[in-house]
Amino acid sequence: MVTELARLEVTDGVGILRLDRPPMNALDAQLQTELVALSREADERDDVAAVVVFGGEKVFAAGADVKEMAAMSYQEMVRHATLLQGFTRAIAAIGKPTVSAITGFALGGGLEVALSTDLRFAAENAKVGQPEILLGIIPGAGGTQRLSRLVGPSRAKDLIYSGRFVTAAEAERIGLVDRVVPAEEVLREAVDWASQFVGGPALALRAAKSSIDRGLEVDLQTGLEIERLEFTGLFATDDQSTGMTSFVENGPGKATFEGR
Ligand SMILES: CCCCCCCCCCCCC[C@H](O)CC(=O)SCCNC(=O)CCNC(=O)[C@H](O)C(C)(C)COP(=O)(O)OP(=O)(O)OC[C@H]1O[C@@H](n2cnc3c(N)ncnc32)[C@H](O)[C@@H]1OP(=O)(O)O
Repeated sequence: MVTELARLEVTDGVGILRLDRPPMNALDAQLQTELVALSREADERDDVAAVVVFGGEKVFAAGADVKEMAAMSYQEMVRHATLLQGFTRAIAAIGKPTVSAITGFALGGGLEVALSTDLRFAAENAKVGQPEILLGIIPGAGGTQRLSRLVGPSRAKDLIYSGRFVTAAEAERIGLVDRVVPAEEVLREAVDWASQFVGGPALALRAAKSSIDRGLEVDLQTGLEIERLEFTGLFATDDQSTGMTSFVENGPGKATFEGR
């Protein structure tokens, strides 16, 4: 698929999923569709061990394209309901470590994109929020579900009810972002984090992500069963034999894996 508003840039095993729709990376239907395709590509490519989502030096994403949505009727939005959460579901479904590098603003659908990655690193001057309520709507790309699971229902309600923007410092304090660094360093920080997984046990990383994410959606006993199945399944992989043989023969931390 030829993409115009986003691209996947792969360097040394790290895929940067770059949003590029100036001036604010407003998420219109085309950009959402491109994010779905690029997320699937990142998931399928053997030369991508981990993914960084990045909107550029100035802004991560200011949300869904309000100008596009303003003209939509109830019937039209219902017809696009599959696309509604499609782009964040696709990002969340990448079976590899993912991190968002947030600059400027991550608002509405933009924060929902960042909530779909495993971690979030923010520039010191970044501001994030779910201001949909100010438009007479609510988050529609997973924000009510992922934000409340991440920071707790009370904090999620505060942010979604008020629509207020949160500074990077407060976001880190409440667990909405994982690291805060100078703006000029946020992409490098995210790429460095992602690079640690290059040459790692890709199937074990995929299994870890699946167990944690799916476990959050079920009761404890079912989650333990998911873990059991993922754990035992890894004993059918070359990575497991590589990793354990290396430990026995060379000691800890010396294994080099196929990485796919
Ligand atoms: C026909 C098929 C349609 C199919 C659709 C598919 C279904 C839709 C699925 C969507 C699901 C997502 C659901 C999501 O939860 C909903 C949202 O995200 S709603 C939007 C939430 N975001 C916001 O409310 C933020 C709005 N923006 C601002 O508050 C400010 O712009 C800012 C980000 C704080 C920056 O302020 P400033 O620095 O002052 O800059 P400007 O305001 O002047 O902005 C510059 C320029 O960008 C335009 N712009 C900014 N944000 C958006 C936006 N979200 N959508 C569209 N355009 C935006 C702004 O209008 C300016 O444009 P200009 O005036 O220069 O032309």
